[in-house]
Amino acid sequence: MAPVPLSPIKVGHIDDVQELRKAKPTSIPQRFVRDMAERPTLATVALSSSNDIPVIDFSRLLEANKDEFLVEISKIAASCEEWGFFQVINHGIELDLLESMEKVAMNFFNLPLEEKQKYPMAPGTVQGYGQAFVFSEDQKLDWCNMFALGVEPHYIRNPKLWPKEPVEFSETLEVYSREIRKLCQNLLRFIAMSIGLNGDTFEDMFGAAVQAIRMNYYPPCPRPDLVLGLSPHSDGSALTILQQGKGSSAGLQILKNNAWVPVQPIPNALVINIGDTIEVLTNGRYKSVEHRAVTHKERDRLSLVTFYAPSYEIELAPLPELVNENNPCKYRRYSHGEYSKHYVTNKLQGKKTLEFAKIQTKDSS
Ligand SMILES: O=C(O)CCC(=O)C(=O)O
Ligand SMILES: [Fe+2]
Repeated sequence: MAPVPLSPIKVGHIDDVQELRKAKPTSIPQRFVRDMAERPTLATVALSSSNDIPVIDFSRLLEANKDEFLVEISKIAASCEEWGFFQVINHGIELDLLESMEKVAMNFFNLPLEEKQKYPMAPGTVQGYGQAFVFSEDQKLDWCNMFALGVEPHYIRNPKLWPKEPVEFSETLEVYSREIRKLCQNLLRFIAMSIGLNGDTFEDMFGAAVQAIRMNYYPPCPRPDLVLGLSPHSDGSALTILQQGKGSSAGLQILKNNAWVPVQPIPNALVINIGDTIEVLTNGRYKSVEHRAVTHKERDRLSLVTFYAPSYEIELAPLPELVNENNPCKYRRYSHGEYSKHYVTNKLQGKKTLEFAKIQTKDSS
């Protein structure tokens, strides 16, 4: 996943958020307090069902009659164009498996700090336990503990970071990752079809696709109005699949028409979002939408996030089918490895990372 940067990075002291929480501070350490403009404000869209991200019934894509299939495919097209996000119900992954994965992840986060620190995320890298995307001593921190691992292909794994405890962790992650991978591949097929491409387009192109997982644990925060759980960003992946812990409060928010829209958790559903890679390949028709996480005063929250992306050597550029006179090419050619390196060596800052690939035109935004 993360190439180790050449120059040493000074990130200063990073408090472990669960330990902070245990100490019950009366005020939030300054490094977590966001500047005014970044604080979660009340300027989120009013909670009404018309503002909920679309819901796709996956079972209708697999076994439905043709009409149902086409309705669902057109819902995917509309979601990817207008939201960059959708939730999937009836996705076919055993609920027991989702629960087991949630349990082992939570058991990991509940281990004593010394145990978790046996798997440290080195500054400037993104695998292991700690805070990713911190590159300087004055950078604001997220109210979150992360544990991230490269999963596929095998050579991206760092076996020293796969925890011995909980004992079921590795086996559960293996089974979970296989099932999530199949779902990613199916979804990419339907996403390709929804934009008028051959269903195999992405799989044929991606080679031995890269798959990684990041588990984000957000303890309750005494001042959720001052901090962010996770800084605004778009994902560098092709597709992201996010599982929220059972009974999760709304924590994920997506930026739509300049307002933060909360994603209302649906029990047993998975949240899917388009990553930067699909935005580039579709020449911007399907968007990787900026999102962030906020915290809650009394409730904690867990998210299990799988990133699925092309093999590093794969060259990416807008597909010729999606470039024409009315839609001139908006992104340059680059390899996914170059983009991945760029992504993991920069702090999360909205959609800025994708500027790497943008061709600057007079009217590009
Ligand atoms: O926790 C969440 O809901 C957001 C996680 C996320 O966006 C990420 O890990 O990339
Ligand atoms: Fe994300």
